[in-house]
Amino acid sequence: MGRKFFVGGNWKCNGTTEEVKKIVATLNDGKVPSQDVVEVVVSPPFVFLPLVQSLLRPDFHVAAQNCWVKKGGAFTGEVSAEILVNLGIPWVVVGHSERRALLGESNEFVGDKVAYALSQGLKVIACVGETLEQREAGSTVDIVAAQTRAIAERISDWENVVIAYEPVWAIGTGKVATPSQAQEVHFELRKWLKENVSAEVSESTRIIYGGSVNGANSKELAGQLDLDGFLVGGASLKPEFVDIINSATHLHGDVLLKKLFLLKFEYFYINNNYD
Ligand SMILES: O=C(CO)COP(=O)(O)O
Repeated sequence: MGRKFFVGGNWKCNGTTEEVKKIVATLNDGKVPSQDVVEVVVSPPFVFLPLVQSLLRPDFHVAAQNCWVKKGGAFTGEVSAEILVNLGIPWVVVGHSERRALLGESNEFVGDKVAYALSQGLKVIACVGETLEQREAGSTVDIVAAQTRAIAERISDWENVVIAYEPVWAIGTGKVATPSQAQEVHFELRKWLKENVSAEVSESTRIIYGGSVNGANSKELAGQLDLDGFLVGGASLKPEFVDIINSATHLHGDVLLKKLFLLKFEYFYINNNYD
């Protein structure tokens, strides 16, 4: 079973009504592959969700950027999963590094939030990623594994989860991870899922990359075997988001070529051994 390419646009805390309308109009005019090939989700600030939802083309969907960790009630300033479901919002981003760093969201808190959002029927984009210090200390894999473990300990069904690997040092810095840096962590995350959850979840869960993705670097990144899409910040507010969505088709050609090459290699290997 293939993992459908996924492109998310995280608009963060940006936009006016006029700007939002303009971005949506650009997306609506964009020529992109069908939703059988690529799943596109945009995530405006809460207050713009209904507007975006009403204007956005039907093959693209919306995500909230956060939700409350448990059932709603007396939590001033929060938006609960129930409210999002009531509004027909299908997706929510959980555990973004900006919230982890600026609002002190711990691995456990993020894990609880993922579990609660799923229990209410939301689909979740769960973010993980290391800081520069952690990378330089050689603990990247341990950090993303601990962040993933806090989720894995709290959920049993991964069908509605997309993992976004977003190295903190690459977010908003223009310093994109190289394709091999990204592939290495995506591979390790998939391996972790295989060893700690199941082979099936490892095979079927989409792991997308975020951090300074743009129209110029998305094609090469999309060609990495364990990279199933993107979570885009700054460039998702610009027309080049359409180019990023279109890198989904590049992936197919690239992976196909790799597979053909491997088949050819096996063929010659076997023939040489049996000749
Ligand atoms: O944080 C991000 C997406 O969630 C990435 O942001 P940038 O694409 O602006 O680096």
